[in-house]
Amino acid sequence: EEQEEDTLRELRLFLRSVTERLSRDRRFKAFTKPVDLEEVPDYITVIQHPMDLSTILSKIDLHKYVTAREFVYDMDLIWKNALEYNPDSDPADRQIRHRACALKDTVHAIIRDELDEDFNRICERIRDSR
Ligand SMILES: COC(=O)[C@H](Cc1ccco1)c1ccncc1
Repeated sequence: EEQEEDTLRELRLFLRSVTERLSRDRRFKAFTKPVDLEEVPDYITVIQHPMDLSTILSKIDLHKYVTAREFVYDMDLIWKNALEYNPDSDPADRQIRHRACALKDTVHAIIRDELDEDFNRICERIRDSR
């Protein structure tokens, strides 16, 4: 009903604010757009589920997320993919892995600090009812 749509509208506002904050952070530049599959042709053979911040922003606007948990699942894809595709000891791999770990810690800290537990429980009940 209308109250549910009000709740989901507030969730989208929160998720957009988190995503836009991360997109402005210079450490996360490599995570802002999809990895270019023409520049990196083996990427899609290694990583089955690519994800990036611009795709998450599009999914928010397509009403794909009904809970923060679904949003965090996609955020976790971003940094897990980076750790998996860039495992080597060379400086470029180490740098993107450090940034992937920073993205993981930043996302989880923002959710812990800024997502109200009761609001989250209302979103999870809406998801369960659908
Ligand atoms: C999330 O971004 C990545 O996983 C690419 C993979 C990549 C390899 C070659 C071109 O792009 C990346 C970008 C910047 N620095 C390291 C790796």
